Amino acid sequence: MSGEFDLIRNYFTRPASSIDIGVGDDCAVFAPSAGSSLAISKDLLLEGRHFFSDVDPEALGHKSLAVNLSDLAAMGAAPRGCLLGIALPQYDAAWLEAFSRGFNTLADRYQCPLIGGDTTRSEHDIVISVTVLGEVTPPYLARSRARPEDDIWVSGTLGAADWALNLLLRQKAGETLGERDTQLLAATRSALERPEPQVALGLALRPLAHAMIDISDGLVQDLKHILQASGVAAILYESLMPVNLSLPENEPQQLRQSVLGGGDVYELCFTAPQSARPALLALSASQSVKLTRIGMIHAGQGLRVLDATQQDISALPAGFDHFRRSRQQP
Ligand SMILES: Nc1ncnc2c1ncn2[C@@H]1O[C@H](COP(=O)(O)OP(=O)(O)OP(=O)(O)O)[C@@H](O)[C@H]1O
Ligand SMILES: Cc1ncc(C[n+]2csc(CCOP(=O)(O)O)c2C)c(N)n1
Ligand SMILES: [Mg+2]
Repeated sequence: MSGEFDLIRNYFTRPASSIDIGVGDDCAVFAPSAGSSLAISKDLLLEGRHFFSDVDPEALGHKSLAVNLSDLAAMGAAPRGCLLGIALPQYDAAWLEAFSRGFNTLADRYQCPLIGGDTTRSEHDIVISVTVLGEVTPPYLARSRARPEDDIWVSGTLGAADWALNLLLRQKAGETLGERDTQLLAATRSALERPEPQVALGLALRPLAHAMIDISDGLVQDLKHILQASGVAAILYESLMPVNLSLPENEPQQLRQSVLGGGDVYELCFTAPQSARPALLALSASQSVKLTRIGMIHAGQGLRVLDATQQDISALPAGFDHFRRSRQQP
């Protein structure tokens, strides 16, 4: 049994009691909860661009959904269901078993059942397109809602995923990593390959935060989307950054690049009024999630980042851009 429809039945058909019609019909059908609006987002993952060909397929299944759930989290939306478009060069049962396990386990954890999709054969590469559907009620945590005097916060830690990516790129280029780098890769790899979407945090921030974004392309670049959408300026302090504790301190330039410019973070960056500080600290404790105040919004335009000596960092690290040439893009 190795045809297209067996593939869908074997790996991607699961009961979903929360919807009326799921995988197997022309459309999925479900009723949004009364009073809620739909929140919808899509992210593509391409072999060679978003993941290496030899990545653990279970981790890839996890990440394909995680990066999408992260977009729902950034909108303060509750997951409701997802669609999976997948193009594969061959029917590889072991690969599909692992990929679907990673995907479905995360879907179960966030009550975000797979309700449909599309499956085709590709000539060469694996292409994955996931769409998530969520539910949200006002006030929406839109990128345009930052206000002067807001604090800027970030969840979790920064830099690990980018550090792992750099080490893997060096390995793929033929380098044999030394003992220290091998240990560093072991410590940072899960940040790159198995990011945990901050869904519960996103929901809890709805009454507290103003504007929010999830960090996929890099802190500096993604925060700039909030600044532009809100018509405001910001100042960040490098010394306040929640640097991942695995990262070495003896490579300050690389550290700055990974912390301020590194992508694949999938933590939340948000602005909130100063009056929300006590509630945010209480939330951090009750959800056991690290929340760090890293700067401030003010009137005007542009982003300044001050180093530990309070000097402006003149050349801010660039984030990820699919159509700009950079060291991150092979
Ligand atoms: N081809 C497209 N057609 C229509 N809208 C698009 C297209 N590509 C992106 N968008 C929209 O543009 C906006 C920015 O997209 P982008 O993918 O940069 O955001 P993001 O999902 O937050 O970032 P990332 O993809 O890095 O997670 C989103 O509203 C997205 O839906
Ligand atoms: C093999 C390989 N090369 C590079 C990267 C880094 N990377 C790719 S896309 C992206 C931004 C988010 O994607 P998008 O903007 O498409 O949502 C980043 C940081 C990676 N993870 N794997
Ligand atoms: Mg996107």
